[in-house]
Amino acid sequence: MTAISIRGAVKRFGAAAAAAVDDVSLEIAEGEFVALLGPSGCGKTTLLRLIAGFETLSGGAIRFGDRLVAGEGTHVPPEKRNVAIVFQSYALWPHMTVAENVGYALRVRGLGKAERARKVVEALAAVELSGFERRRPAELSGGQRQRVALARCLAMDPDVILLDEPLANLDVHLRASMEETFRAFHARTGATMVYVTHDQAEAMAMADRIAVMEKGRILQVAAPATLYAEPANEGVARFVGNGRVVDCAVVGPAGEGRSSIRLFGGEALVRAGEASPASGPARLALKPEHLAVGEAGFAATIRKAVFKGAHTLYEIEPEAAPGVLLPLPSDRRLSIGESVRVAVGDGWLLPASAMEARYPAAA
Ligand SMILES: Nc1ncnc2c1ncn2[C@@H]1O[C@H](COP(=O)(O)OP(=O)(O)OP(=O)(O)O)[C@@H](O)[C@H]1O
Repeated sequence: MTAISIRGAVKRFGAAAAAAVDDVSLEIAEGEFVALLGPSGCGKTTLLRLIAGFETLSGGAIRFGDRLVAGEGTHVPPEKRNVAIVFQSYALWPHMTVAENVGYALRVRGLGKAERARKVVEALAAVELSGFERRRPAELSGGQRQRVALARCLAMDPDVILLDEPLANLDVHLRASMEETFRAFHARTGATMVYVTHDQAEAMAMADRIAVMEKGRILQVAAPATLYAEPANEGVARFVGNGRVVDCAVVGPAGEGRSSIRLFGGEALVRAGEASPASGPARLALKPEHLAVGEAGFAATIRKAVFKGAHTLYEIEPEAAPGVLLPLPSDRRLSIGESVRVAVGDGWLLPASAMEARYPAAA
């Protein structure tokens, strides 16, 4: 177990104009499970590879505990960092049994037979694969193979475990059960884990904290519930939970962390933080479940309907804001083109800094 400190990390590939990792700072506590979340190309794999030591830093520094592993003229090679890495392709040896796969690196390390056997048994127990020692990879399901890969990394007693989209190749049902396996694995080992994914449900289900990345930068680092309920900026508000961001006007504080606002010609009470604007123009982050079709509220037209089973996900266009489309789940049957009233039950006023980003001060 070890803490990871990333300070001002920069990675440029060749003469590319934009840095793949652009001034990233992140403190990961000992035993913490942090997910790096973001769209394809945002730099999460590059950041993971910098932590592992497969890439050299162009700027900044990375420390494991007090030990400088990268930057400031130092580059500790991957094999000297005591990190284990789990990829989406499990890379098991097909001709070896499960036990041999898990024990292989221990043999290379020169561990004696008895100790090797003990570690293999322990690691397989941790991923609930006791009894599978003599099978070969071809005789396992995808999820079982991924668990062997996990056991293989666990057997190495790594300080840090890095996971790069380890569930990307598995089907939906298997992914859910593997999320459970990862959580149990983390609880059991207490290892510091960094998990790269573009799947927010996966990140939400497992991580202690999530770092949302965009264009090589970290937009926000927070616990999943905070990220969902109180996004710090427009990027996170949109990326997480199918959110939308709209213009509104703050009328004033309404007590208990709420503010009264005017939105699409109607009024609503929404959540506000210390950094949210206290009055005047503001940006409001809405999640689909914050809107409901009712008797009162702003006027809108149903533009689209997608049947989702338990409910239908509608797309509505406020009459006061043509061109703005908002998702709204409902179990009512509504027709395209129908006029409805939409009540705003909740929402989050983005910090005033999000306004500055949108309307930069004139130079
Ligand atoms: N070896 C490389 N040489 C040049 N450019 C690279 C290299 N590796 C990554 N990049 C570029 O750096 C940026 C970040 O890539 P990275 O793989 O870190 O993104 P990602 O968020 O992990 O994406 P994905 O989810 O698609 O894997 C991209 O623009 C990518 O093209």
